[in-house]
Amino acid sequence: MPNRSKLNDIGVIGLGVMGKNLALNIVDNGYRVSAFDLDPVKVTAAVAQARAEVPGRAQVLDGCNNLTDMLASLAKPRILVLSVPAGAPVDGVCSALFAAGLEADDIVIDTGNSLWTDTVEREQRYAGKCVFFSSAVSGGEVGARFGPSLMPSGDLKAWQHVAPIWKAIAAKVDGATGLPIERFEPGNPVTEGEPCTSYIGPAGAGHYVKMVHNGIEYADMQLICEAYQLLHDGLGMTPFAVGEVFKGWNQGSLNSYLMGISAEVLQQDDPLTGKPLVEMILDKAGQKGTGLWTAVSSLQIGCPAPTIAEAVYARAVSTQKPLRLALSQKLAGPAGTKLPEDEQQAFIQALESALYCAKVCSYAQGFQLMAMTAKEQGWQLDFAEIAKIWRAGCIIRATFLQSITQAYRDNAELHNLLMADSFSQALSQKQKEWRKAVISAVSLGIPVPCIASALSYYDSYRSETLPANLLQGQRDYFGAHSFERTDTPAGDKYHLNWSDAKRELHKL
Ligand SMILES: NC(=O)C1=CN([C@@H]2O[C@H](COP(=O)(O)OP(=O)(O)OC[C@H]3O[C@@H](n4cnc5c(N)ncnc54)[C@H](OP(=O)(O)O)[C@@H]3O)[C@@H](O)[C@H]2O)C=CC1
Ligand SMILES: O=C(CO)[C@H](O)[C@H](O)COP(=O)(O)O
Repeated sequence: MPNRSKLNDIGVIGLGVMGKNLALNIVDNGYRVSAFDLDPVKVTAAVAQARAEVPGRAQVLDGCNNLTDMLASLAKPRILVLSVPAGAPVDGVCSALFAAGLEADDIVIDTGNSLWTDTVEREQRYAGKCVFFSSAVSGGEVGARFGPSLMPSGDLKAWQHVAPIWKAIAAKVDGATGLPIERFEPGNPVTEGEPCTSYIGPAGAGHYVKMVHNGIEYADMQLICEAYQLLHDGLGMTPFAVGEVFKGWNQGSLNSYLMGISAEVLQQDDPLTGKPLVEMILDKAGQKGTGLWTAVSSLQIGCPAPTIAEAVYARAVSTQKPLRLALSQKLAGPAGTKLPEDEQQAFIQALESALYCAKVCSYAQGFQLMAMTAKEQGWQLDFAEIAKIWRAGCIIRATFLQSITQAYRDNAELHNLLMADSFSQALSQKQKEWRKAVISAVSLGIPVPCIASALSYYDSYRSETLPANLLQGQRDYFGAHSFERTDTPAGDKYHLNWSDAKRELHKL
């Protein structure tokens, strides 16, 4: 309910890429916003932008000189949005807020990409000093400005205060089609449709879900990059031509925001040289940590997520440019480096299938990881709802998320997305082409860590028997670690006395 008093409705602290745009989005939706940044120039710029974007609008973005002024400008309980880098800056701002007079029932919302365990710990540590709430955000600059996907979690009473604002500023989808409703117009926010925000669960749950979103994002991006390298190096296509292929794929089951922007990046010329910009961008990938955290979490809890982990490794390999340059001169590869012309069209088709299948596997890994962690933490995550709020606003938005929403609506207890008929049938039907694409990549000597690891994931899960029987034998041989038998009840342990000539079997 906007304009509940002369005091402002909400304060935003940190006016960087995300904070400034969230503040402008909140203003667009009729709320009165106070804004603060350590850098006064950013405060002035945000206020000026709010004025310039919608001339004649009553000024409702108030710049604050310090946190004391900000607290004085807000209605109680105060709602304060933090948009600062994860880690120490979050605690630094909280300490500054306490010193400035923050009260116990004031709500502090951390919207950064914080480590979920830090959020759990902060909620406890700050209890009695403020209500520490969190809401992970996805959507980048444009999402923050015109409608992000928001993943709030923590105190339920705090959520009741925050929910109207969050539902107003979130991205919207058409409930019937599941497609985003987009209007990138300052002062004219999308008010119709289903908002891409939903209460996720207790403290930490929202940041965990966003972390897995980013892990999937890493895999999605790397998969597209592998397809680019295959088409560019394996078929000799120009970046522009690969962009055309991606545009075509973006009309089908591979439709996604990331596919769309990849086509645009590939078709952009370098303003300095006129060459394709992508060829002028150094091939060293950065990362801020969320993909790595996802991979670590999967290893810790024992949830296979090889495609996500490979995407993190791929970024790591990319940064080792000097070693790659040295080894490119030392290590042999296959003789033929291009696919014959008459095989190229079929290959492009096979690659589309491969990409789709690998993408399904990476989402299956992410959702299973969330399910296992939710069980461990006692969170009741609603996976249909999570897929639903990722349909628009966020970086991994894709039409395909509508099918995931449906799969979890049909069966909320789904162990793995590969168990859903819609996906098991699609992958069974496309797996032949997936294999063809991987075989070609291997023959050409082009690395496809995500496409190939996803295929191994698929093959592992469809294997009734894996060679872990031999592995258990090895463990028992060198360390007397024991094994279970196939013909006795689960849990019964055996050890063979390997070092003894008689090799007697003992039931433990
Ligand atoms: N960019 C993106 O696409 C997304 C980012 N995020 C997350 O949102 C958060 C903000 O990201 P983004 O806007 O991109 O980052 P920016 O670097 O653009 O902005 C960060 C802001 O935080 C302020 N800041 C930094 N350190 C401190 C500190 N110790 N105390 C107070 N303020 C501080 C900066 O102030 P100043 O520099 O003026 O001193 C700046 O205004 C991060 O956690 C990020 O991971 C989440 C989703 C998407
Ligand atoms: O959270 C995000 C989008 O969802 C951010 O863009 C994130 O910072 C991207 O991660 P990285 O810098 O590690 O690629």
